[in-house]
Amino acid sequence: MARRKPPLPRLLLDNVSCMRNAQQILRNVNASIHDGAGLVLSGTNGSGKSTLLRMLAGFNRPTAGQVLWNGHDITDSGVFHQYKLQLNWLSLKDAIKDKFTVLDNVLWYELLEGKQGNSMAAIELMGLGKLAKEKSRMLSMGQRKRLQLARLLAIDRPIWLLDEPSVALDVEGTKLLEYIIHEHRKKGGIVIVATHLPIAMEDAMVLRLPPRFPRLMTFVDMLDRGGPD
Ligand SMILES: Nc1ncnc2c1ncn2[C@@H]1O[C@H](COP(=O)(O)OP(=O)(O)OP(=O)(O)O)[C@@H](O)[C@H]1O
Repeated sequence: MARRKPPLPRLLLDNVSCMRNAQQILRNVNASIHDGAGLVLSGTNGSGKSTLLRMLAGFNRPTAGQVLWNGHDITDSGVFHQYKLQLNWLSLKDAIKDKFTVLDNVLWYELLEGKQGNSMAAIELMGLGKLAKEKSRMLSMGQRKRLQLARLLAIDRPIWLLDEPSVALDVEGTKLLEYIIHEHRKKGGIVIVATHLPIAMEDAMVLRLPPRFPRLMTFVDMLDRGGPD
């Protein structure tokens, strides 16, 4: 009897490396990510978590290796055109318009997405219901983060790429973040998080990036090794 092939991972990091200014930031990173999976990128400052996340978003190209979506290289322009519609990106830059109300800041994104009817429910779920009609400049840091998360929910795309999503959130906000991640994965969504802070994600893979590779041997290295090679 013919054996059934295992399903392709939705996303595959295939020996991904990255150089910046002649420095090796990432080296031979591999990961298979299936629907419903969670992946936590951890590592010290400067280890390349955001770089990898940006690569997954298609903002940076790998220097070597490839990121495959459904088996296709995301840097191919035809593929990227489709792939980018799958992504929800959240970073420390919140892209919130201060002069818009909280509701409009979510509604605007939802309308651009060609959707409707999700914004208010998302704002309420994130605990901002009473602030919906307020100008966004009134918001605290944690409330701004909640607004960003409300956008994720309203837009509702399958692949979430989250850079430090719990920064500025209080305990309840972090619990809400964990809840929406859990619910999204339950529906088959993928969540990839770069974080220093603990975020509870059941059965998530953890990719711990090593500290950055030194570019040149330092004077101290040379002394330790008894001189240059
Ligand atoms: N555009 C760029 N040009 C040159 N170097 C860059 C660029 N972007 C990032 N780097 C370098 O790449 C390294 C990895 O940066 P990155 O932001 O990915 O790290 P990180 O793990 O997210 O760090 P942190 O925990 O501090 O957020 C850093 O040393 C940074 O200086």
